[in-house]
Amino acid sequence: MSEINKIPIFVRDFSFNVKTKKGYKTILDHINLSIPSGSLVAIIGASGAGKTTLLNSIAGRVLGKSEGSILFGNEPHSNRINKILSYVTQQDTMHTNLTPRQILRFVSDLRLPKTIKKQEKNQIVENILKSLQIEHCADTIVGSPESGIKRGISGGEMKRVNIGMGLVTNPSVILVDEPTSGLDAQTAYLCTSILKDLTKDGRTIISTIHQPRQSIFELFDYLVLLSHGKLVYFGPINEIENYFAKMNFFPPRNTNLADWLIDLVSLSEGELKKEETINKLSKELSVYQKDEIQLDIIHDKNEIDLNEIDLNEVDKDKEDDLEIQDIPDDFEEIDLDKITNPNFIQNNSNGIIKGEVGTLEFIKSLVKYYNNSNLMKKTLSMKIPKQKMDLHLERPVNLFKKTLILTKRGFYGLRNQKRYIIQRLLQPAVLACFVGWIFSGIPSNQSGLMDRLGILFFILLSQILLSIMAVLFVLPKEKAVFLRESMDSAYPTVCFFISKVLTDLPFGILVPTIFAVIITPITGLQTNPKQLLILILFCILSANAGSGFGLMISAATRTPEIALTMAPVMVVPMIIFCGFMIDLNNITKTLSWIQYIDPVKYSFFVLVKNEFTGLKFTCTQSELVQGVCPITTGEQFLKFKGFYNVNYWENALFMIAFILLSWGLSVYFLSKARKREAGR
Ligand SMILES: Nc1ncnc2c1ncn2[C@@H]1O[C@H](COP(=O)(O)OP(=O)(O)OP(=O)(O)O)[C@@H](O)[C@H]1O
Repeated sequence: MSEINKIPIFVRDFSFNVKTKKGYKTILDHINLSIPSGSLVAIIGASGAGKTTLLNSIAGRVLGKSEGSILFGNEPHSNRINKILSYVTQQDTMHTNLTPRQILRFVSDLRLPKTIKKQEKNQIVENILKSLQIEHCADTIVGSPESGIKRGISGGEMKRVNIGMGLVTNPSVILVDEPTSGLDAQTAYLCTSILKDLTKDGRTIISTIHQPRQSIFELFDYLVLLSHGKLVYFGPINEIENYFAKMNFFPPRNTNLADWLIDLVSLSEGELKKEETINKLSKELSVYQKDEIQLDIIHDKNEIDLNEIDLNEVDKDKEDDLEIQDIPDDFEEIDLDKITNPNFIQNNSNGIIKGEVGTLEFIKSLVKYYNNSNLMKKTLSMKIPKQKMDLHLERPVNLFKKTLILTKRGFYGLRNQKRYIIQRLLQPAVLACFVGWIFSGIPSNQSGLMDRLGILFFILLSQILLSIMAVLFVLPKEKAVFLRESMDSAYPTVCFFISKVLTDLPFGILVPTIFAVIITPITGLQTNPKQLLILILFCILSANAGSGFGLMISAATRTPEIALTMAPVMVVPMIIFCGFMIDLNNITKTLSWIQYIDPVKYSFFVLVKNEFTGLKFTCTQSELVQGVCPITTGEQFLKFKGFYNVNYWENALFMIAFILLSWGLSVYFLSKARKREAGR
């Protein structure tokens, strides 16, 4: 098992801007942090303060205009760093049709080095289950009522599985987005204390956190307090009260410190309503910071022991360079116990900080004060190691093995969903019986000609629609897990996609086969083995063309709702241009090219030729034309309708090309989604 690398994190003069319609918007503004290895850091601030953006920036998961640097030891984010870093998302994104033990085992198979034996990997998983206290539900299917899988484990247990997924690789740096959201107080405390325990062997953990209870807040070592993208405080948790006391701000007795701090640095509603307030704040502070702060990245000339890095380690030379302004000497002496006014922060008249709480001026003043504080000096004085870290990295399993593991995971998920399997296999059987019943006993007279054509068209339509619908609803859930795992560099897009296709293949073969085998005898279609086999084969190709098409739409769209809206717009032309509803010779020239790329047409033509070849037709009295029966053989009908010269092999090849193209485009769109995700 890889060792923990003790990695301090340095954020230096980091700003992040995103492009909006009105130009660039500053989301993070000149942030400076020095986080020693082995610490648990909380990022707090009001909604929209920039907490997630800061966490994502550290994780290297933002796309936008950034300035400054974020260093792990002395290295910026890279693939190398990504291997020792783990990001635990706020959403508990996982395969809800697996059990926690299965989920963690598959993550361990995918992400741990190939040198680790299966038994050892399983032991790692068992240790995680134990340390996260989820052994009791390790074999219960996670569940997801909205996906039709019965709720299995609780929200708190799910959150711990989510954290566990990030622990399998024994990461040296863990970034956690809101680990306590949606949890009751007890479970939230448990989750945070688990994170605290994980820092004991040198891991660095940074977490955004929303309204933590006092007991939870106290588990953290350092606090990053943000207000509208600005750093208002970065320092030890146990120095917060003293720091704010110097500005004459005291939390009321028995108050939750985190809530109090967030209230203190939030803009009032009135200020927020002023549309340009935040942009103005950005511009003014940027100018101020450029003029008044000298931000240096200090490189230690010698190799230093990363374990010894401590925020209290101040470079004395730098200390002299920075001047603390406007802080009366006697503030150190304030006795916190004497302060009893609970509304103290409402009345700010100490003269150090300008403006009333909730105003722009007040926040500007707080930021200015922090920029001149000893804490800022300490941050900037912490030495960045000169030498590249010697990371303990091992090679993961190869891509072929990864694809096999992902496929196996897909089949495990299916095995856990027996009802889903039964439903998918019953669906074609029931539909075939019902439709077969409607079309049963097709006569062999002239009216039977069109009925026969109708049933063939319906067979194709049902295969395409059944397979598209199955994919449109299933892929989005798997896509979420794929995006999460690919952000962790667990596997490339193509591995995921091949495994997805392989997992769906049994349905892609069984569903059309069941449908064709049942409907053929009921309706009286030709049942000799050769013709039945061709019917089944083209049903299979059509079903896979349908699922390929569905995968492509799902991969290209962001939500199942959009995919569902897009699907009919694209499927309807395919149906119209297949040659059943309209004679293809009568289609206007500007649109007639569509028939050449329509897979339904290629399948339909084969099915018609296959069915009509060798058939004999009769006429009722009323169908005779001048005493003659117009169509007496299938071949006659095929010639009349333009189906006679169809080449089975050519059409099969076209279908295969269509399927391959839709798969290729799906991989392309998934890769694009992955890049988009990286920039969220
Ligand atoms: N890509 C983007 N384009 C435009 N604005 C963005 C973008 N990303 C973030 N923002 C804005 O930046 C601000 C900070 O967003 P962020 O999600 O980091 O805040 P947060 O503190 O995590 O908020 P919350 O607690 O509500 O999740 C918000 O006002 C948000 O609307």
